[in-house]
Amino acid sequence: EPDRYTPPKASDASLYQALGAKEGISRVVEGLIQRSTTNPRIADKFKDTNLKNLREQLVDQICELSGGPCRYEGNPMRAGHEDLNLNMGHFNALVEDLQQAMDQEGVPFRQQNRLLALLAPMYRDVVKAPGR
Ligand code: HEM
Repeated sequence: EPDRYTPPKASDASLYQALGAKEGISRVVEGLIQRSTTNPRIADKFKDTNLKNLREQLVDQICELSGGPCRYEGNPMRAGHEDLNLNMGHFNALVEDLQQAMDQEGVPFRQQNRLLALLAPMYRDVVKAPGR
């Protein structure tokens, strides 16, 4: 059996429902992309990005992580971010953009934190450790 990238998963669909299912997640991702691509701390990282693809991949990933009926089939996190040279400041900026996007959609604070807890372990794949 070959290795397959397996992110930590929500144990039920309650987070998926709290995010507003596929529709709500699509709106959160739209807000995240709008904010990130205009946020002076990170906007330049997205200048060569196919935003339509990014939107689709992020919706699938968040849908799957939150316990919804989707499967993420994009690149593994490390390969997808390696060339971007991301540091902790970039990561924090994106998380703040995500929090604002969830605020705007009325996602309750506790549910926001559940999603952030599922994303946090990806830090080590996304941010470039010195010397790696
Ligand atoms: C937990 C944190 C993060 C998650 C879950 C995440 C998720 C993703 C996903 C699912 C993709 C699509 C991969 C594909 O196309 O196959 C992607 C690509 C991308 N991400 Fe992230 N990301 C994170 C952090 C960041 C940060 C901090 C930045 C920059 C500030 C960033 C910038 C980008 C860019 C520019 C792309 C497109 C790369 C390309 O066009 O090849 N990401 N990310």
